[in-house]
Amino acid sequence: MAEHQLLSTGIPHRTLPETYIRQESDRPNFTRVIHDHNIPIIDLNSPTKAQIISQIRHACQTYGFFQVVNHGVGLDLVEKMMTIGKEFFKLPIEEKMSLYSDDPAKKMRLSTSFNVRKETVRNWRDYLRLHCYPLERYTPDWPSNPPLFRDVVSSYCKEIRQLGMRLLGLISLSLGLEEAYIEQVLGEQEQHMAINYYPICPEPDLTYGLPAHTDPNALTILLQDPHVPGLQVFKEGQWIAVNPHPNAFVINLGDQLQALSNGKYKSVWHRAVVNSGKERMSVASFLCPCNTALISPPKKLIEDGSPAVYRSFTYDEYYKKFWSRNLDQEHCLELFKN
Ligand SMILES: O=C(O)CCC(=O)C(=O)O
Ligand SMILES: [Fe+2]
Repeated sequence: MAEHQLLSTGIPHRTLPETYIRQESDRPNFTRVIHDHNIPIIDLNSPTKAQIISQIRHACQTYGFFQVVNHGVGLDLVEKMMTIGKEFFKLPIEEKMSLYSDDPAKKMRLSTSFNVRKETVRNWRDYLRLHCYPLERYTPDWPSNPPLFRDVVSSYCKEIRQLGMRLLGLISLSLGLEEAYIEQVLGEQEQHMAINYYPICPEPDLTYGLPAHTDPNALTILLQDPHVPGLQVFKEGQWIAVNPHPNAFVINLGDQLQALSNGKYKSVWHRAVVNSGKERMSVASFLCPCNTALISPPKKLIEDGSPAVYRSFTYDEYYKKFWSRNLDQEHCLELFKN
């Protein structure tokens, strides 16, 4: 029954239910995680654009992840977004259940784990997933509680979109392409949001909030809980904790930018772990190509004789393939290799 599926019932969990327990070979292994290595922090107010572009190029080539500060999104708005998200998950369970669905095709839904229709082991996460562009089409279906939810989240989405477009321009330039190139190829981009809520977990070493995955979209702008770490990225065989940095967003390239850069930039594996002391929230904003966008490498990136690494595909084809699988399988892009 669906009401037993959400974790954010308001009642603390004293034991980890069996359906969440991972096999021993597939656990977070906290002692092996690197904590004192920080992924790049890029100041978008740096004096020269050339400096920003070169930092982005370096971060995309070596990490696939970076953080941005002085990003132009209002800091008070960011705080309001966090607060309203937390308030949402504190609503009574009956009210939340009216929004519950495990159908990935829905454009607004509250769900749990990742894809309960496909997976055998659950993840310690509830999430509210919203389509956010164009806003007027979707906001009428968004939660009407907390009362300011639609206002705050709409304003947040608008500012995030501006930041996203700016970053896509900088990423284009960093690949030696025209500033508008990526935006033009991706067409009228969709924007989705996942407000991820990870309750206190009784046995965090046995499970994940989200297991290792790559994001299927183009670019992800993640707002981490400022006080509770949980995001980790995979680099050279090791998991690195991305400790929350004040007033920063975490940016990661999704599978579409890996394909569009002909594999020069990577859509990197990442995961969210949970803990037994504090609940955690994150807000992921996903920029997604329009469904009909044709993803194939720019001429400029293959004219030096580099072969096209992936066959051309539409985003619609890719996205369907991604959701037809479980999260922690092989990189979905592998299925599109030439
Ligand atoms: O909660 C996090 O830090 C990561 C979230 C994430 O990777 C996602 O929503 O795709
Ligand atoms: Fe992700």
